[in-house]
Amino acid sequence: MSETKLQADGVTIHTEQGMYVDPAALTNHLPELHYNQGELWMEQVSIHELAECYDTPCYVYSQQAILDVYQAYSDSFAAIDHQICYAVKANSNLAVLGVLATAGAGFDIVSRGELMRVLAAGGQADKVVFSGVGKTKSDIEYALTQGIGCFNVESISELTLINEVATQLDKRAPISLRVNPDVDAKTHPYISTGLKDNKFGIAHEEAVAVYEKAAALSHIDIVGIDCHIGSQLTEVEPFIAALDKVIELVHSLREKGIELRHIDLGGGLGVRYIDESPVSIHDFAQALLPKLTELGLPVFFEPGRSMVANAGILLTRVDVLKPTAHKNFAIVDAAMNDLIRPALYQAEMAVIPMTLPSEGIDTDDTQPWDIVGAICETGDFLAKDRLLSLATGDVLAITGAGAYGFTMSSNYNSRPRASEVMVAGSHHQLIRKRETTEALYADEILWQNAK
Ligand SMILES: Cc1ncc(COP(=O)(O)O)c(C=O)c1O
Ligand SMILES: N[C@@H](CCCC[NH3+])C(=O)O
Repeated sequence: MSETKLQADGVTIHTEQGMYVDPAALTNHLPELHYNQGELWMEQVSIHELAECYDTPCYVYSQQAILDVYQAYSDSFAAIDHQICYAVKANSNLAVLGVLATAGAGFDIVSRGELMRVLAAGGQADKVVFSGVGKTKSDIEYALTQGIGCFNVESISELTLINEVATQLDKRAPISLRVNPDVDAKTHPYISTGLKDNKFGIAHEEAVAVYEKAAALSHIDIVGIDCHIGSQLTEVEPFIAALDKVIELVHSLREKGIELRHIDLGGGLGVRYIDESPVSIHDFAQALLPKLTELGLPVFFEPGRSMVANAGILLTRVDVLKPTAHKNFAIVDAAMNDLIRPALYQAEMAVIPMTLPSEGIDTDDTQPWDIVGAICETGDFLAKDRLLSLATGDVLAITGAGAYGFTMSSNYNSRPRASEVMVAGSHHQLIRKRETTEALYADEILWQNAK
């Protein structure tokens, strides 16, 4: 073992050269991903076989891993009336939505497009909550026409617009107010949503007055209260602080004669990407249940990341190895357009090989590599300073890629988006074809006036 070893926590070894992520130790924490005689498998399918069959870059998801998390939420909150509304933005592939719809999930959406996906996948509109700060007239019309379960309203102007559209359609609009409780979620500033500096929700101190306004509107039905304070929360305390503020409002509203039918605590539960230790779903529930039981109202949750992140991997192939005097670059066929989380949030995601070294871990056999894409941006990296033993043509798996992976991908540098595959037991199936390059410009129109 290298003398430069600084510390080890079971999954990672930090050295002066970089970080070694022990693939076998990491996969012990990942559902449905494991090494079988040194080869990486998901459920009962060899990842090597998938890379051969579908090529790279390719997202692969385990159906069982998704269902297990859904079941963990259901079991953990079984003592109370609850509804899991999966946050579609985390992974909106129709196959993923279909698996969750069949399991009984509701959905949290932020656009007309997400609602169309939910309905196309067999979800029920009345189990859908509609979040988002900028709902348009057309979003609202479509949602009301489809029989949406609840609008999570984020401003007075949105409330007024929903009432106007409902009046025109001669319908009543079910609404909650999304309250901004001004609670620090202790997460990356770009994904914190419950502070008063953030654009989201209606300030806690203004909420009762806005509810009174809503109660006076002709075509609004007040059904609940909502808050969502941020994403990738690893501790339970911010959730409790937000819940306390929501409960306080429920009581204030009761005193004003406004009775709610549910509370919605949003999503935000974090996951382990490498060595984080987020509170488990079970412990999260145990911490909230006493207060929720006492309150006695049905509770909605909007988990996104915790439902799908660790059900997915991104497979990518090493195209070019470029060692330099200062740094080693491994240029792979996935890039920031496929997975933007490292570039956008400096997120650290694990990169593991298809095959374990037969001699076991020895960081002396490895080199520090920056795993980068071929895009013309210095910020185009997937991981930095990772101790790996690499050869051109190797396939690597980036774990934790099931959430905010494909859904945040783009065509930057005219790169077609990756394919997506679902695994269930020994079965695997393409659930989204790799985009063709022609499709990228098929809707563009040549300028006729060009001289
Ligand atoms: C309103 C709302 N609900 C739910 C979620 C899902 O959050 P997460 O993926 O962290 O569970 C988000 C995203 O942060 C959101 O903005
Ligand atoms: N896109 C973010 C999460 C944003 C949550 C959306 N409200 C991520 O990849 O971590």
